[in-house]
Amino acid sequence: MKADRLPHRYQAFVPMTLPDRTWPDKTLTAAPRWLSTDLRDGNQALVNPMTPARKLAMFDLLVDMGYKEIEVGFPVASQDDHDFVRLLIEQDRIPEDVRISVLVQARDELIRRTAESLRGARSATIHVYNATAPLFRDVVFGISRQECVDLAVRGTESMLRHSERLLADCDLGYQYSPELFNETEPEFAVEVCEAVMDRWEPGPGREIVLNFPATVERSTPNVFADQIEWLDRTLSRPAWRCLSIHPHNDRGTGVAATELALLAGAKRVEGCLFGGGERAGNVCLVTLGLNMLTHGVDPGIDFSDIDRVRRTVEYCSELPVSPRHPYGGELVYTAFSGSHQDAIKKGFAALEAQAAEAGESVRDRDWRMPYLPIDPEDVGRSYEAVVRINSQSGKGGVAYVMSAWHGLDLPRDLQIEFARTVQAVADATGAEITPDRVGRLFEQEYLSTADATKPLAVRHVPVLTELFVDGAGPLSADGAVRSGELDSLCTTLAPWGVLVTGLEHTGPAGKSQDPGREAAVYARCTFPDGPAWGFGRGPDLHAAAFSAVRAAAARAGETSPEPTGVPVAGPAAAERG
Ligand SMILES: CC(=O)SCCNC(=O)CCNC(=O)[C@H](O)C(C)(C)COP(=O)(O)OP(=O)(O)OC[C@H]1O[C@@H](n2cnc3c(N)ncnc32)[C@H](O)[C@@H]1OP(=O)(O)O
Ligand SMILES: CC(C)C(=O)C(=O)O
Repeated sequence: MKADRLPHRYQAFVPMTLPDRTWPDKTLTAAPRWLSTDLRDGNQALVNPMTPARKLAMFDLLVDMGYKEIEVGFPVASQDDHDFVRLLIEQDRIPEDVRISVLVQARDELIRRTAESLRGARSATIHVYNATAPLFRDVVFGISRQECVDLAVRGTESMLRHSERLLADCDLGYQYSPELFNETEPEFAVEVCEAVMDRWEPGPGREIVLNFPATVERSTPNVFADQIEWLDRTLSRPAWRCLSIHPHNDRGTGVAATELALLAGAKRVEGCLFGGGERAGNVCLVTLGLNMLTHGVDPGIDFSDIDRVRRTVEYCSELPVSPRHPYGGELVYTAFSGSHQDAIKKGFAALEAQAAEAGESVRDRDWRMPYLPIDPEDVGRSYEAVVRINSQSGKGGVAYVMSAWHGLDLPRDLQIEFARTVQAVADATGAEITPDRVGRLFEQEYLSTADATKPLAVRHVPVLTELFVDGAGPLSADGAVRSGELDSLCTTLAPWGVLVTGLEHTGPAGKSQDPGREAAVYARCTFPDGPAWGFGRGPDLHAAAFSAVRAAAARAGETSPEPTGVPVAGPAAAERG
């Protein structure tokens, strides 16, 4: 097909006119009523409809998350759907504060069997639908407008008749959906709904849920919002009808359409976790709920273990959730690119500093974090995978991994240098460099493998110009505590052939070193051919510093078989001796 011919096959959606719309000036301040239709719209769209075990796993998840309205199936569609409804009722698996609902077409015999399937339920909603859009009236049903109204009214009458006989003890709710509402002439949708309400007679203690589906999403979200605002203004009995929406995602704007429709007056939303459902799915309840949370609005749903939600949805639907899915995808809290990593690392540092200053925990502080709209820990994800390393990464990311995974806070110059090594490996392999590998690369590059008890054998005397103690920052000559440490270090290192000179305050004054911890030291030494960094560990500062100097010398190609300096052994050996 030639691209220039394609537009002629499609017509622009003709929106309704609502020049005095008010929804654009509103904000969302409270969560709507939620209904999960994972077990109905979600299930009916699967290659393999859920087995009873999978349905139960989904039902339990939805209950645990706090959904209070759950559409559990289309009981007359299949024996499995019917049996599942019976199982929930007979095994008393429905918590008292949860209302199940079941869908059925506006067909008398099917409604009778649906009512039967609910026998013994404490509370339940029967949801009747028929398509109202012109295309469906003309092509699918071959009926006039009046016949379409009559179909909806007859469905409502069937529902009344059968439920009075079969479900006298049930706290029974009624929901009606003009299927394809968004493609229906608005005045006609209202005409059908008014006729249904006339028959159901909503009033105190007798609500009707009028559910308006964007069965196939056809327009931009603002058009749907206009439709909903107009409906809300026009439909009678506002106190006794709940204006519900059931958006699909055919244009990929289901979430936006829902949010605007909520501004426009919708009070209830039907959708599926991670956007399951027919075609491109129903609107995603996870995205909607967490969008609210990140604006400070309590969604009333527990998303604190998002991985359980994702795993259960994947198990039940046998479909993968995209790694990029908002809030729940495997990669959505992960930055690979250098500038993002740098900003996140600084963001965490700032948050920790603010928390320390206020004497609070980080989790008590407002979340203000570059590139991360939500704290991963709020949905049960850890910080470890926030930064991952590949060829797009930079020093900030490498430093983050060294700190988060290996507990090493590299000095800035060393971060820059080491990031080049990591970058070279990433370029050569074209693949991700795992945190383990980053750690091994660091040790291979900067840690001395020489026996710490052996003498430092170098061609030229190393001049130690920078020394950072891990966890304590730069060792400087300008602080009272530091100068004592420095003097003692000079005293120790000088006889071992290390010239300590010009050690300056090169960064913010560090904390005191954790006394119980093995010392880890970064040393920068100057040799005739240039400077080199080394890293050393040891039982104390002196041993670690000596080891770091040794590593720097090795990296500078300064090691020689014969020692030219005075020393014959390092501090570690001296201590033992
Ligand atoms: C947008 C949605 O998601 S709606 C939910 C869709 N879900 C499903 O369809 C799954 C459950 N449905 C089914 O399994 C089947 O349709 C059954 C078992 C309920 C009924 O099966 P059957 O009667 O054998 O077949 P079928 O679905 O083809 O029936 C279509 C008939 O119902 C009519 N019909 C379709 N929808 C409705 C409706 N909402 N109200 C009244 N009649 C309807 C059609 O016009 C058609 O009538 P015709 O046979 O006179 O042309
Ligand atoms: C039956 C209705 C609510 C539906 O699923 C739809 O129109 O998408």
